[in-house]
Amino acid sequence: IKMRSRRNLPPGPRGWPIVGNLPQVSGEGQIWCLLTKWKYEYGPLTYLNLCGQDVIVINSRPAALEILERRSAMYSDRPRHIVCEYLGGEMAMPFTGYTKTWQNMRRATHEVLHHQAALHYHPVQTEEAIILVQKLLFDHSSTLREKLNASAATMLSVMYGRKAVNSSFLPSALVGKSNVTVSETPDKLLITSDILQTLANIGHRFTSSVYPGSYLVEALPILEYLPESLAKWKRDAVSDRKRMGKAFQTYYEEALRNDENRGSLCARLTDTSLGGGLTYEEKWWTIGVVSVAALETTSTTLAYFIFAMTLYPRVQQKAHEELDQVIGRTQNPMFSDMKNLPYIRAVVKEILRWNPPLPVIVPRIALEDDWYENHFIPKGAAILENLWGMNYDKDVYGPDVEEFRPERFLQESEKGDEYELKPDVENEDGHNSYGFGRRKCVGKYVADNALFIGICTILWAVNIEAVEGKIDLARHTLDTVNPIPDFQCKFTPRFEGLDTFLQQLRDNFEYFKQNK
Ligand code: HEM
Repeated sequence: IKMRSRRNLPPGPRGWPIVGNLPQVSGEGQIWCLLTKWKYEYGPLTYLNLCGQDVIVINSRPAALEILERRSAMYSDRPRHIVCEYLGGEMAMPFTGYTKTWQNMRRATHEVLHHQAALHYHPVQTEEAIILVQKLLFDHSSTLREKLNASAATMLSVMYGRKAVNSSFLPSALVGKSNVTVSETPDKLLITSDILQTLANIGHRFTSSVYPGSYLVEALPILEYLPESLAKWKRDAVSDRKRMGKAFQTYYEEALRNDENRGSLCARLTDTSLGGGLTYEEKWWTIGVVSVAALETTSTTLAYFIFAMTLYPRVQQKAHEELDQVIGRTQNPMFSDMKNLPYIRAVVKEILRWNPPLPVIVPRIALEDDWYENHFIPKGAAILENLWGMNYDKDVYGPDVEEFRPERFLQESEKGDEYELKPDVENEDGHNSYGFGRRKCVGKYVADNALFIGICTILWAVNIEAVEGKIDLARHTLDTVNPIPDFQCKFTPRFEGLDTFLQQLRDNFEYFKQNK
């Protein structure tokens, strides 16, 4: 029966004997572009064979909803990635199997990140947005990427506590001179005294380890049994795991020492039943890895936003008009303004659609034989979510998917105001960039809020212009994250007296006062 069913595997590109489609995907820097090209040839599901491993790529939102959400019990586990496992994958929440440990980690992090919990971070996110604008305008000592990274580090104050974030243990989060450079050779993990740089490097170490075709041992699992002395990948992974664990443990213990009012996630995992079921080691890994997951996704998205503004002055101008009308110049944007800013909200949705920071994500595994429409999904198949392909679906978004066009989420308002969000995206993302099902991004509310207030405050305060020269988007690493290289652009204040106004706001911040 199995053989007969296999005749109904989804269509896909022809592969080679034994290695299958591996030569086509390995070494491909932007695998999502290739997968999206295939989507137009083969439809909602594409079948690939990577050295005997069945891979089903999901290319359409309806298929993702049916398979990953409606049948989520069968599709929430991860396939085994050998190198990732040696690195500590079973302790690193986005990579763990569908285990009791994952459940405990998910419960604990959900508790501090869900929709209502996310409201608590509005004040700190608003303050951080002002600090970011000040840096964009007046700090010439760090690069754009460093400033955005420092801003995205707001989440670290939730994880590790505000005082810890500003103590010597996290100096870069405070002063923004983080010198974040992602190590070019991701199999050599660089751990420095700078937490932002270290977390970014750890993130890349993990995501590049699961990139299809990155390690021979994944295709030839027999190599796993080589001793460490003969297998460099194993030696490096075992040593990196220890070093990551040590770094996470240091951050955790340092945070506990500093967090007097016990509000951080570290303190809550230690003091309350929230940490129930998690071992001491799992607690510091959870917090470390969630910080990794929060940091680069958010700062990459902000970087793409700034890049988009240099390319689309028309969009910037429309956003400025909306902000001038709704906010004016005597106050800064607040979360309470959100409902009156449909254009800005559409910009946030469009940036996540146009350049998702994770265009393809860590695969799931099919726990049973299954069928989708007339296609067979064999037990054990790796399920790859092609989020990029879903966001670039011409049937959903129109023929101009390559364009950055927030208007695709808007319609003319009945009340005669210019715009409102289309009803189907009022309470929905409108894009697919947070994934699907039980393992959908747990930080999505916090991320949406950080992006809204960050984008809103930047647009309210400054004009963004490209400087001479084209921004080179070429990628040099094989990775499932889609980073943007550091680039330069020009920021100018949009009104007189902005510098004094920003400083006044800042002097009144709780955050700032606490650190004096
Ligand atoms: C623009 C920002 C972000 C984007 C686009 C994003 C996207 C994603 C995606 C696509 C996944 C995988 C979902 C899947 O497997 O189907 C994920 C997982 C995850 N994200 Fe995010 N994320 C963002 C920000 C954040 C933030 C701010 C946090 C934490 C505060 C966070 C924490 C996590 C964690 C812990 C997971 C693993 C979930 C699990 O396996 O259960 N993310 N994210």
